[in-house]
Amino acid sequence: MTTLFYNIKELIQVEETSKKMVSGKEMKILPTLKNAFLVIENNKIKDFGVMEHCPKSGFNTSVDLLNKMILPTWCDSHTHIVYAGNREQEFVDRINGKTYEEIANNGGGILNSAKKLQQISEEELYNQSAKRVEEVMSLGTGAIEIKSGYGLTKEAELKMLRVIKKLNENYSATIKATFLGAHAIPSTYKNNKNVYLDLVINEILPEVSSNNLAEFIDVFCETGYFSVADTKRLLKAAKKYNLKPKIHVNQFTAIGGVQAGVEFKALSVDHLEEMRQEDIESLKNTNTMPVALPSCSYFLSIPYTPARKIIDAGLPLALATDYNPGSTPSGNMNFIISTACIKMKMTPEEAINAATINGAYAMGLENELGSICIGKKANFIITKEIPSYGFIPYSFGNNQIETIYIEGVKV
Ligand SMILES: N=CN[C@@H](CCC(=O)O)C(=O)O
Ligand SMILES: [Zn+2]
Repeated sequence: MTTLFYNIKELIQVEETSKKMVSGKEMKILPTLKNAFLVIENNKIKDFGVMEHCPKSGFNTSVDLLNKMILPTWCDSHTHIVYAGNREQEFVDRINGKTYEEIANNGGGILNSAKKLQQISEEELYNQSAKRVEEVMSLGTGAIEIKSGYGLTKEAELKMLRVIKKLNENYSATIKATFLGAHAIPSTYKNNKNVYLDLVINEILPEVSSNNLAEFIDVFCETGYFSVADTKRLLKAAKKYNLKPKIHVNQFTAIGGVQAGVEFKALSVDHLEEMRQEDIESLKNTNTMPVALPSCSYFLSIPYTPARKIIDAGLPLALATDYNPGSTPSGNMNFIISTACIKMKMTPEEAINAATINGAYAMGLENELGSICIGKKANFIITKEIPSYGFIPYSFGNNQIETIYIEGVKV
């Protein structure tokens, strides 16, 4: 099945040959073609170009896109969307003055979600999570990373990862799984953190690996959670199983997590709300992608990741949602790019690069997704009639998406 899309007002994020990522000043460049065409064959991009070179035949159907634009679907490289129930009460508690930390210290937070998840059946967990996958796909997300980490027992962590695997099998969006057993210290191990880490490393990790349930390893490297030494111990163990690190660092405190990530060749270091100059320096000349999660900053009223400092230092930056029940109960990548522009002073070009090609890199998907490139998956967004692509972040909170194609099929 071959489909031609023609009269595209602007075809955004085009590439002749697929690049790994964009960094520094390059992030201000968003390659586009005005008055363009795009041909897809089955689930792949077959051809694109300007209208003067538009093929006259060789396709089964054609779609006129007058005044509408096409851009790649969003690549959301950091989420926790497999979870049970919600934490709406904690939201109200925070409105009434409690802090995220106080709530967590009183058995709320991640432990609250773990309790709910341990009690729910695998089927029900799948059903709740599938709704969220459908929701984010309808908002233009075509690839998504999902973490475990609300199980915190062997049984419940494996349950989460099986649900992620099943979601990947049943949905056309590309889904990548990350094992985040070291997300919080369960209350039964409150004074025995090392015993819990032993369990994660010696009991759960081998099962995750032998059942092929995750490609990445994550840890919440943070004061009160897992130290830099714990992080290194876990990443060292995970290396034996070929799980690549993508880690939570510098959300509330800068304790050296970025350096630990770099040392273990992490694919990404995520959050980065608290960044020291030495943290920025340590990311230079590495293959580790810094990832910012602006809707977490918005929801928790914590600082935004210093995107300008990171990009102006010549580094790349990816944007992701962090969709989870505690710190970001939203998976809307359109809101993410608006917030990045408004609050982090990223230009629309930088934000779109960060949410497409750099997000793809942060999931190891840069050869398959993240741009309009021949041979890549036919995952793209058709906009409504809009004056320019900058209108997408500008018109924050409004929906500028008309149609979404994932693997060549209308969602
Ligand atoms: N910071 C660690 N984990 C999640 C939040 C977890 C939660 O509150 O449930 C995050 O990325 O923000
Ligand atoms: Zn997270």
